Amino acid sequence: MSVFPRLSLKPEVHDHLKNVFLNQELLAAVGQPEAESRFQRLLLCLSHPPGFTCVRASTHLAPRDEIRLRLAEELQQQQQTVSVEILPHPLLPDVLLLPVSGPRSLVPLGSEVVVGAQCGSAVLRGAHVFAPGILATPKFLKPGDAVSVFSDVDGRCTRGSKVSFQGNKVFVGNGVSEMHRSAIFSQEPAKGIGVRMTEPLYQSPSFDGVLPSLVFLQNLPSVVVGHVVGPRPGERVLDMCAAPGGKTCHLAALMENQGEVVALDRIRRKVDCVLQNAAALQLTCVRAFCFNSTQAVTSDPAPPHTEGPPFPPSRFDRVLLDAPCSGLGQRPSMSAGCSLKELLSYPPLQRKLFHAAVQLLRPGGVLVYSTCTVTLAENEEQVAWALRTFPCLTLAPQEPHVGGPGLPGAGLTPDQLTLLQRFSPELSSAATPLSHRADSDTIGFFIAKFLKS
Ligand SMILES: C[S@@+](CC[C@H](N)C(=O)[O-])C[C@H]1O[C@@H](n2cnc3c(N)ncnc32)[C@H](O)[C@@H]1O
Repeated sequence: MSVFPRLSLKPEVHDHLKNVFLNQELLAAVGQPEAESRFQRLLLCLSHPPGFTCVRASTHLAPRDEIRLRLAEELQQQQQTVSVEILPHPLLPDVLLLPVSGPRSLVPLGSEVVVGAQCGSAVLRGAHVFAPGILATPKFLKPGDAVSVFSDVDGRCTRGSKVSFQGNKVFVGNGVSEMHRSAIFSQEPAKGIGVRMTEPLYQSPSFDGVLPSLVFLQNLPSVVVGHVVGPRPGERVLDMCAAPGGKTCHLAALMENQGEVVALDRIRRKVDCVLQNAAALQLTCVRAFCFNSTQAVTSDPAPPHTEGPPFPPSRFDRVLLDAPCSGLGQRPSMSAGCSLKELLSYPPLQRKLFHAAVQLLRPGGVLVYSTCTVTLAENEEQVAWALRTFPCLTLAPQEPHVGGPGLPGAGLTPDQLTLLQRFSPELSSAATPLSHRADSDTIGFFIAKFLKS
């Protein structure tokens, strides 16, 4: 699978991460050679896409089998492929999996379009190239031209370039232009598909406009989170860091759209995105507010009579803290530009959010903490801190538990590590049985579930 180099990190971040993955507790458990090899495997698989595309079926609107059939028909019609393999997940009742094939051996066509790294990652997961993601094209690009698409790994390509880009770039496939160069770089930001991918390096269907109310593209561990929160119809649930709303909508669907899911995010345009997603999925029990969740608890004994934040303590039956994090588990990612300072800025913010989460949860309620990163400081160390800081919290078993245990290194006991769920793609291999590979060849992710007494 090593068509791309390992994920490139700033040297100080690389060393920091290496210390995490070669910590004393882990070395004692698995030995130095195995720990070293896991770390190298991690950097390698992070630069490659996961082995499956995961979609969540809107089972509040139709049975999964019906959605599966309609999806197969739709993909065949839209993409004119002969057949698309769509597998129901054996344990997650609303998940459909599409195996990703690749990397294929392809020859670049010569005429080059360069896209931003985020766009390049989306292409590796099945997307076409949308015009805003394009950075450079040939001088006379026009609709119908065959092009090779390259991803600008280090973010060095200037938008609007005409000349061939000589920086660090990787080939992600061939396609056909749908626009003139002038339209792509016009003053009004261009919208729509700029290059339709005809030979992507990794083959996975594009979901653009496919059954928008019935399927939602979501990484498998993110779907697991919704089930672990386990909301019931009629409950009051808080999603503290909600945008773009994938988990919010899942929680509302699991509640059969009965009760209340309050979604907060500190960025206005992202809150609009949560509302758009909820509307597309016909989930009317979602209320979204632009708010800083660290301030979401009011000490006022008689808070103003509004339905929005801040809220009085113990207001919610369940709270999800899907925390802002360093995102180092995201795949594929060929270069993570964050500095050590930035990396170290997340744990204090996560703790502030955690304080608010514990106060807003009613006694007997459930708190789920999750991140899409791989560091100890944002995951197991936060759990150890939370258990020390809030005597009212205990770790609870997770259902379903399809990931691995927590990573040793934060002083948690083996029993506590077993209650955590860490998705570690470096532990997946070709030898992993196909039935389990979709649960391990995922993005890097972490989930902890707490009960409040
Ligand atoms: C990991 S993303 C959430 C993804 C989301 N839960 C989903 O599944 O679609 C973290 C989000 O936290 C938001 N955020 C960061 N700091 C916040 C704060 N203090 N209060 C509320 N939201 C915050 C960010 O804007 C970002 O959208």
